[in-house]
Amino acid sequence: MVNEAAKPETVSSLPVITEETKTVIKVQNLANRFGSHAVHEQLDLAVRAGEILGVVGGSGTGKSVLLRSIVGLRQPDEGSVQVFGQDLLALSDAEREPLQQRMGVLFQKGALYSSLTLAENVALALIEQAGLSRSEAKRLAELKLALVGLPRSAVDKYPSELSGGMIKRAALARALALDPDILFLDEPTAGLDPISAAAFDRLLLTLRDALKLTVFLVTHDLDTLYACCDRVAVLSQKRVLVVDTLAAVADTDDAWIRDYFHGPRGRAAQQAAAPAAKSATTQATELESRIK
Ligand SMILES: Nc1ncnc2c1ncn2[C@@H]1O[C@H](COP(=O)(O)OP(=O)(O)OP(=O)(O)O)[C@@H](O)[C@H]1O
Repeated sequence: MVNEAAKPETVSSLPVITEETKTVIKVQNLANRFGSHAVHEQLDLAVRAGEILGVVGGSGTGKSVLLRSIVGLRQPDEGSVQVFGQDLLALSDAEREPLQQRMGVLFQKGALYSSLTLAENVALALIEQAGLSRSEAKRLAELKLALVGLPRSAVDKYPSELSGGMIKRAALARALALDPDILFLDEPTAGLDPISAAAFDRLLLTLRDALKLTVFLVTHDLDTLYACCDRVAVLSQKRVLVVDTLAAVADTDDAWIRDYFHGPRGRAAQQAAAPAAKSATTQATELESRIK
């Protein structure tokens, strides 16, 4: 008879590396309805650790509603949302809180408080959610603002005194305040001039690599897709129509995808990205090596 107690403990306690552990967000069979208007039906999506996933689709296809469903700001009508293997919708508010702290969100319009300075905007999350003292929170907020490339002189300014690009960076600093593992960005480059948008794209890549983030990026910006995304998910017909590398998605036989990727703006973005473009295999290899 096998003596259970004599078995080497390490064997059973070693984490098993499977496809499942590489998936940090798993959405299954999701439905979101507003009255008789169904935005999502039977929507499935998996987000992999370490990737920047671009989420695109026509206006009103439900990109923001999907984001809000994943971060717990909206209760879907059906389906499940698993984050790090935990079923978000089955948890109580208290159980969900630590999980939500692992997710940082940059909302569509930056959504900074206009009556607070940049440092105060970032510090607020640290005081309210991490329980830091005012002075500790201010010090950490200044570090976060430096991390996103804002100069020391911007720290005590109000949002109205700053450019759109600086406001986006400050909103990013606030999304990163609690050291999240997953970063959600809702149209982060909307309204930015092309130079500021390209700088934001570079910052995002640097931060993803430095902080080992997984990024869920809702965007209409083709340049951002080509510059940043490992994979792209297309929302259409109430679900995720396709999720794959950019090259594979662009080749999908669908009217919206054709217009979007192969219209004049799509071609321009592709050409602009061409010198830096990597083969799908290289992208996949790099992604594998980043997976935690
Ligand atoms: N609180 C709400 N009440 C009623 N309808 C809503 C609500 N929130 C979203 N919707 C509807 O859900 C649909 C999807 O909205 P959502 O904002 O997710 O679209 P989107 O794909 O992000 O669009 P865009 O690209 O224009 O930002 C829209 O038709 C919108 O009007």
